[in-house]
Parts: sequence; structure tokens; C-alpha cells
Amino acid sequence: MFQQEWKDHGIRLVDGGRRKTPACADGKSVEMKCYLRSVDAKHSPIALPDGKGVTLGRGPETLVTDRKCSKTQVELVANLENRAVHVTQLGANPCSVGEAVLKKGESILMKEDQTLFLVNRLHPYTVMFKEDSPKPAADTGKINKKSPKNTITEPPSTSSKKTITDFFGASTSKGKRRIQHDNTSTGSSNKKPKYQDPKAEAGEEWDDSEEEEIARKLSHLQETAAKAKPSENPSQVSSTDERGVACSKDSWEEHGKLLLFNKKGVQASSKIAGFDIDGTIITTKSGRVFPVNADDWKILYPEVPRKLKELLANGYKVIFITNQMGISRGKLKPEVFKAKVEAILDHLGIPVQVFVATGMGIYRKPVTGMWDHLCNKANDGIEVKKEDCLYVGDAAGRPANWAPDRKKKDFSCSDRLFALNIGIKFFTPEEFFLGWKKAAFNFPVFDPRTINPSGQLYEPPSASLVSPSPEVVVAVGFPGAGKSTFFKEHMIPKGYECANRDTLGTWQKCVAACEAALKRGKSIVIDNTNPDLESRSRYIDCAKKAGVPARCFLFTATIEEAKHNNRFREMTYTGKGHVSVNDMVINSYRTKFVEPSASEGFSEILKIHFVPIFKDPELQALHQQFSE
Ligand SMILES: Nc1ncnc2c1ncn2[C@@H]1O[C@H](COP(=O)(O)OP(=O)(O)OP(=O)(O)O)[C@@H](O)[C@H]1O
Repeated sequence: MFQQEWKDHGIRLVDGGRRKTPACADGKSVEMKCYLRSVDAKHSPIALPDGKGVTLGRGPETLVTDRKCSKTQVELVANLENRAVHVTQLGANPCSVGEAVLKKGESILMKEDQTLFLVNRLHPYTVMFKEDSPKPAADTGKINKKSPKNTITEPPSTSSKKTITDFFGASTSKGKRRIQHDNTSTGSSNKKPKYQDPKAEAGEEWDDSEEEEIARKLSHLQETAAKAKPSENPSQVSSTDERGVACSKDSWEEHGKLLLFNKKGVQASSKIAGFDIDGTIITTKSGRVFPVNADDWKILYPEVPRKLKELLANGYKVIFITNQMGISRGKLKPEVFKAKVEAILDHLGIPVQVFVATGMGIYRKPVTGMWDHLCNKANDGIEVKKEDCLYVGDAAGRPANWAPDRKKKDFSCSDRLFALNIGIKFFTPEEFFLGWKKAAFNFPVFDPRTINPSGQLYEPPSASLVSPSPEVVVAVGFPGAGKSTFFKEHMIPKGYECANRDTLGTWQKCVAACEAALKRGKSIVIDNTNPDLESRSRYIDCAKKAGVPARCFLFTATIEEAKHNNRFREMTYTGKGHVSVNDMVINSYRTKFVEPSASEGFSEILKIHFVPIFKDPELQALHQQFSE
């Protein structure tokens, strides 16, 4: 019957081996070969030997994971002499060649100018006949041993054969996938983590049905992505469902200190799985803390690709969220980092949206600017449901020796605090990818959520903030302690003048302003940090000379609160007033600080506590976020 079919098409059957074409001018015969080529370039061409049946379908050879496609979907037999391929449908769902749609058991001849769709007009292939070998990376077609015409004389090459493990990031062992705990998949010589729970130590196993479920869902996503129409605006809204339309092309966007990458195929979702990049998705190949060059990276754990694919298959949008301050500091070129991001995503082979904070400000984790941008502007209008979201990062505040072979403490807690600021679940990479138990961690000393808006403003409460007669009020407090805000709120409206080095420039000018105010019979506040006796005595002397009292207002905000306020000031800076000061200036205040005392010449010392006064609820919410 097989031979008859060929004859029906006027084709002479040629058994086995490669077809030798007539000799060339140099007398050597040229070998003709036939290849099946994926139109989407999903994999290397598959060799179709002359006259031998090759079955193909869902599986590692084609990378097709579509469950509608049988594992033995079609049988292909090449005829080199006639430059045609005989296609027989073996699977239940229709394959097609050109316009012809086949049924199970039906055959058709396919020519070079035609397209074979493996199933349901998806997964397109063409055939090519070449006289010189294109040196395919994979010669992966399965020779059909059952084919009546096949006498196999040479086994298919498996040298660079793609296995299912390449697709799912786990190694194969007779239908079970055993996760490897060394980094062989990334070419690393890293030791396997010693501290694991028994399940992880034994190697997590997952069976074919689990894998097939992920594959099925992923395939659906890929098909949706493939169908996405190119659009000018990749984040266009087009669905009322909890998933948006897949992004049709790769694109980078810049929003001030935020870089945003939309990988082709990214789909909006109400469920977000966020990941830090360095120390979470990747680590350095060199073993150094910071990468030595743009290529100095490898996937942190072999489990990473599979877990990410699992999330995608389960309807999550996967996003990467990274702080890259080096960019605004000029130490890292944006193009270099962009290329690195793209290389990581190409390696992972999945659609991910990437947020990069290039400097200080609202986009820098732990502040939620990047997340807010995602929710408000980069999720196709689909509402993000916090209860369905998670975030994974290695900056988790774990102390030194947090696990037997983990000596170093975490460099920060910013990832954990980022998740806390948003209000979503948090995991470390070891908890999420390896299933390790929760590690202990240290919480920051200062928690901005605990500031009491109705706390006591000053002590002693019996004191009066303002005086009916002229006086000098000398402030003492960290930069960022809230001195200017306090004076603007409580003293200046009551007629007090204000001398401030930020506006006047030097302490001499502040002294002059103080003397002038007193001469005019006015009270004045000295709104400087005034940490030591020397700085304070200048104004006490002024008061003495004018015969008025000098009081001290000691602002009690701690160094952590002051740094927090200072970061808040930077985030909300509108171009007017005070620019933020760096941490060195704040630390220097602490070094110089001498507790003020009445013996310096003060008639009274008031302690001023930080009591928030926010007219704008958004600013209040921002101030309540952990900022470092
Ligand atoms: N009571 C408050 N309520 C809300 N925000 C405040 C309050 N006090 C200060 N802030 C905010 O904290 C930041 C620092 O405050 P402020 O400039 O008043 O500090 P400062 O002690 O005067 O600093 P510096 O000594 O550097 O001038 C500002 O962004 C300010 O808006």
C-alpha cells in the first residue's frame, strides 16, 4: 500500500540511504539531503532520510508541547529524487499541508513551497532539499521502526539532541524528572547547597502528568503570544479577563529613573510573581559579589527555569525587579545592563517584564514605585490582586551564618521590606526555589509604620511652645529630624523669624540675622543642626546681649528616623527648598553631638518629638513605607 501510494503520485520509491545526485564537474558525487525546517525557528532542521519513515509530534524534537498534538502526530517520508515528502497523519487532530486538511490515516505529498502545520494550523514547517549539508545542530527525527519501508541502517544522531530537560530545566530519568542540585545546567562548578530539607536533599521529583500540565498551559500561552497582533503600544488594553493580550514585540521604555523591558509574549495578569535578579535569578560565574563584566552571570539554581515556567503556566505574570544604582552613578552603562537582561531572558526562554530602578527615589526598592508603575501603567489595565502575588529576593535581612554553609549576612533587607511595603507574600530564593525552611532575619530598628500621628509633640507638656516676649530658640537635631517643618507649622505663623544656614549660607549671616531680629523686637528660631556647644553659644550670646532668654528645642528623631525623612525628602523633592543630605553629613552630626544643658545658658530645654503632619494621604502612605 505504501509503495502504491507513491506510485499513485507518480513517484518512484527509493529505499534507504542518501540519494547521490549525478557527479559534479570535479567528478565527486554530491549528496542530496532533505530537512524539515521549523518556520518559527524553534529548533534546528530535522533530517529526513531518503525513503525512511520519520514520526514527529509533541516532544523534545519539535519542542511542541501542545496537547492537541499527538506524540506521533505525523509520519514523514522523504523522496529525494522527486524533491517531495510523503506526509501521513497518525494523530487524532488534523494536520494540514497547504490548504489540504488531513484526517487520521490520510496522506499527502508535500513540496518545498508548501507548509505543513502539525496540528490545527499551528506549528508550521517547510521542507528543504539541499545538496550541501546545512550542518544541523540536531538530527532529531525519530526513525519510525514500524514503518513498512524502513530498514534502519544508521541510528539518528543524538549528539546535540534537545531533550525535554532543556525545555523544562530538569533532568530526565525514565518519565520522572529529578531536579539536580549542582549547577551543571549552567556550566558552574558551584557546590551543591548543603543545607536543605530532606525533600530537597533527596531531589524533588515530579512526574510526567505534572510536566505535561505545565507544558500544556505554556503551549497555550505561546500560541496566544504568537497570535498577538503587532501593535504600536505593546501594553494596550484589550481584555476584560484576568490576563491581558500577549505583548507582540520586545521593547524598552524609560520613565525617569525607571527602565522597563517588555519581552515579547509577556501577558498581563492579576497574579504577579516578582523576582529580584542578582542573587535570586542569577549569581556571578566568577564567584565575586559584583560581576566582573556583563557576561559574569549564571542561573543561580537549576530549579529556577522550571519554577518560573510553572508560574507562567499557572497564570502568573513573571516580573523581575532590580535596583541598579550603578547606572545613575555612571558605573554601569544602561546599554550594557539592557543587553544582560535580554541575554538572561533569552537563556530562560520565557516572557518576563523587567523593571530596573537606575537611581535613588521612589523606584528604588524597598519603596514601591516600580510596583506602582506595574499596577497603574504596565499591566494592560488588569487589576493586580495582592493576595495572589508573591515576591522573591535575597536581600532578606538574614544574619551571618543563617544556614550552615551560609556565613555572610544579607547585604540588606530591601527585598523583604519591598514585599512588606506592598503587602504581598515574600520568599527568599532558597525558600522558593529549593524549599528550604524559613530563615531567621533581623528587622530594621526603625519602623515607619509605628509613628504615632497623635503622639505627644513636645516635653514637658506644661511648657509653652511660643513666648509672648522676644526670645531666641536654638534648634538641635539631626539633618532631616523635622526642624524646618516644625518651625513652619508651629512657630513662624506665630510671628517668629527664622535664620537658616541653608538659605543664608554661613553661620555668621545667621548670627547677623539673629541680632537684627532681636533689635526689631522680634523672636527668632535658629533652624540649624547646632550639635555642639560652640555652634549653640553664638546664639546664646546674641540673646544675652539683647537681654532676652534663649531656649533650646531638642529634636528627638533618631538617626534612623532622620535618614528615613531624608530619603523621603529626596523622593518628594519638587525643586524648591531643601535638597537631601547624604548619610555622611548625618553621621557627622552624631559624632559631634553634645547633649544640650541648661548650664550652656538656656532658660529652658524642650524635647520635640516627630509627630507626622500630612495633608496629602499619598505622601503619608509614602512616608509609612520602609525606605531602606
Ligand atoms: N512632622 C512631619 N510630618 C511629615 N513630614 C515631615 C515632618 N517633619 C519632617 N517631615 C518631612 O521630613 C523631611 C525632612 O524634614 P525637614 O526638612 O523639616 O528636616 P530638617 O530637620 O529641617 O532637616 P535639615 O536639618 O536637613 O534642614 C521633609 O521631607 C519633611 O517633609
